[in-house]
Parts: sequence; C-alpha cells; structure tokens
Amino acid sequence: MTSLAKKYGPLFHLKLGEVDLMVITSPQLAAECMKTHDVNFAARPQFLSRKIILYNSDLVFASYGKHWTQLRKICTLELFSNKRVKFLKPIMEEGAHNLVEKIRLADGSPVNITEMLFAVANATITRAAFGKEFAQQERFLSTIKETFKYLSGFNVADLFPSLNFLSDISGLKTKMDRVHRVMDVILNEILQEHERKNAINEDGATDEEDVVDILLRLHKDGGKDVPITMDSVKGVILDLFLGGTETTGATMDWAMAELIRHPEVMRKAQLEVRRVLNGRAKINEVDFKNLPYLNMLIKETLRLRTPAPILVPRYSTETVELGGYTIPAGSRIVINAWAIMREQNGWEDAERFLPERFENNQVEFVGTNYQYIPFGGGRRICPGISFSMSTMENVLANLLYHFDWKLPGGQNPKELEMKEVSGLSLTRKSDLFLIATPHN
Ligand code: HEM
Repeated sequence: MTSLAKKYGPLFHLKLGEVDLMVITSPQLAAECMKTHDVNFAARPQFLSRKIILYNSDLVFASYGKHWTQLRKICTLELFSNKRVKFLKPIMEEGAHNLVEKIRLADGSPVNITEMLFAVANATITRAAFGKEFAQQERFLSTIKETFKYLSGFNVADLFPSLNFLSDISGLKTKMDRVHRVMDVILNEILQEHERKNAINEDGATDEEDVVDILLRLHKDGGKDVPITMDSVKGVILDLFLGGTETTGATMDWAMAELIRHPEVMRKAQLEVRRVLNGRAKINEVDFKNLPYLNMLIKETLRLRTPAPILVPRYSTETVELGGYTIPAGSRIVINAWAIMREQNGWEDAERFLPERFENNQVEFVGTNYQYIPFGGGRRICPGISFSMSTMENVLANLLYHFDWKLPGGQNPKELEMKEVSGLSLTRKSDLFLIATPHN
C-alpha cells in the first residue's frame, strides 16, 4: 500500500474482490476521515468472521450505532477508566515481577524474549478479565489463538460478501463454526463459574470485580437503552484479547529489538531507571512520572514499529468528498498509519529510531495530531491506551532496571534481523533471543 501511494497519491482506490477499498496515506486526509467526517467514517465493515466468531455483538467491529455507543461507554467508564487502570496496576506489577524471575532462572542462557513478552501481555489481560487463575486457562488461550486467525477481514468470505457459497465450498465457514463452538463452551463455563461465585458473595459492585464480573453485573441490570446480552458479554471479553494482547506484546518486543540495535538508547534508558530507583528493589507507581525517556522510547517504538499498521478498517455510511474525490457510501477505508508515521515530510530522519524526537514534541496519543496515530483517532480511538501504556512501562522498566542485555553468540546488533510479518498485528518475523545479565 505504501508503494502504491508513492505512485498514485495519498488517496487511491483498490478493488479487492467485490470490495471497494479506499486507502488513505496522508495526515491531512486521516484528519478529514477521523475528525471532519468522523461520524460518517465511524462505522466498521461487517465481516462474516465477526458474525460467527465475535457473536455479531462485540465492540471492535461493531457498526456505528446504539449498540456500539453502549459498549463503548462501558469500556470508557467501567473497564478502562483511570480508577480501574489504577486498580489493575498490581496485576501489571505482578506480571513484570514474574517475568523478571523467569529470566533470572535462565541463568545467562539465551531467553526467547519475544515469547515471554507476548506471554506477559496475555497474562495481564487474562488476570484483568477473569481474575485469578481459572480452570480453563490453557484451553482458552490456545483456542483464542486459533479463533483470531479468521479475523483479518481479507479472506474470501469478506472480499466476496454476496457470494455466500464461497465460504461454504472453501470450508471456511465450517472451520469458523467449529472453533466458535469450542470457544463458546469455554466461555460458558467461565461465565457460570463467575455467576456461582457472585451468588455466594452477593454484595453488589466492589473494587475487586474483574471484567467478567462487571459485564455480568451490567447484563443483570439490563442496560439503559440497549440490553447487554450474554452475546455482548462474550463479544467484549474476546475483544480485550483481540485488541490488547498482540498489540501490546509486539510493541514491547519491537522496543527490545530497537534497544539492542541502539546501545546508546538502551544505556540512557537504563541510567534513567537506575538513577530514579537508586537501589530500591521495586518500581513504584510514582516512579513512572520520573521516567520521561522510557515514555519517549515507547512512543518512538509505536511510531516506527506500529503494531496496528492500517489501524482497524472503517466504513463509509454516506457518500462524501475527501481530498477532492468522491467516496461512495459503502466503501471500506483503511488508513495506512505505518506510512504516515514514516513520512519524510512530517518526520525528520523518519526511518531512524530516535526517542529524543519526542523531547520537545509533546505529541500525545489522543488523536489531535494526525501525523502520529498508533491508536487511531476520533470516536473509534483505542480505549485501551492507558492500560497498554501502563503494562508496557511496567514491563520495560523492569527489564531495563534488573538486567543488562546482549545478543547470543557475539552477534552484531546492527545486523539483527528486523523483518516484519503482518497478521492481526505487525510482529517480528523471527523471535528475538537475548542473554540477560542481572544488574545489582
Ligand atoms: C500497543 C497497544 C495497542 C495499540 C497500538 C492499539 C491500537 C488500536 C487501534 C489502531 C484501534 C482502532 C482505532 C480506530 O479505528 O481509529 C484500536 C481499537 C481498539 N482497541 Fe486498541 N490498541 C492497543 C491496546 C489495546 C488494549 C490493551 C485494549 C484492551 C484491553 C484495546 C482495546 C481496543 C478496543 C476495544 C478497540 C475498539 C474501539 C472501537 O472500535 O470503538 N487496545 N486499538
């Protein structure tokens, strides 16, 4: 898409199967889409995979309307409010602590840091969603991996929506139905367990609630305009894993790879965290305010190695003018954030990993600067920003504080493989193995 934009400009039309796909590759047009015409582009295309796998009732792929508004409100006010993220901090700290202990046990042998960082992102969401360990954990996590394979929106059923038989003869629908049935059994067991537990401790909302408890309470309350169905409860649970695990895991993984390739950045970040902690064993919540360089290096990773390179597709509800072109109602829109955040016009030395660029550039995530859009923008902007930032800060600060890092076998950091592979998120093609030496 980036190459096509160089040839055809910042807005071009692709015909993929039956689908009209409009590709946006400039901050100006991204702003028109997510700010000026935000309501028109606030819908999402409807995929068969969503209908089957996400109960046709989740938030990430919900069409724009009452159902989305209600689920979004729940996300903002209940699941990811500042109070809630604060309550979840011990869970993040525990995840980071367990990771440090696991790395210590490796005792100088190479560790697969990619696998470990994805595992910690998964464990954090799992704990936030379901509370303490649960019987179905292993089955749930392996099934969810299988489930998300079908959600790219670029499979035959989603590109030829009117030709239903294609998903039948290709076997796609059968496969999706099968994995959905397995997931549904697991989710039902989890929900029943929570209902049983809540029936015993029937004392209303408490700070101890996990995401499932909150959703079940809202389901019981009935919802104001639109009822919170059990399908919505299940859809939102899956959304947290869909939106939150690979993205967060991939960003931390890319950050470690960039730090290895840039020893001067690694050193500066380590000095910062070691100075602030000054020998203390544990990082406290207040410490993060004093770690601006850590924050800058995460921002830079989200710019150069953005895990959601084309955000999440939008859908045009009405025909509108964009950049002098007519975008017909019913078009699918993708915003090539990967290219926008590497544009030479907007970013000096754009291909270089340089956290210092954010020193005097107070660009924030909240979608006001369309040059920098790792979390999207407008009313569909990611609601998990502070949750994921806290998780990443916690984990990376601990890795930088407790260990010195190098590549195994005397590999030259400058030659580290940085190939990308795009699935639900943009991840490293090959896992990153590192040697950790404890720092006292
Ligand atoms: C580095 C981490 C993350 C990145 C880069 C990221 C990125 C994104 C992007 C680009 C979108 C689409 C925004 C748009 O259409 O304009 C999105 C939506 C969403 N994200 Fe995230 N995300 C991250 C972490 C999380 C986490 C931790 C959660 C929850 C646990 C989460 C939950 C969601 C949900 C529910 C949506 C759908 C919002 C809607 O459609 O209204 N994300 N995210």
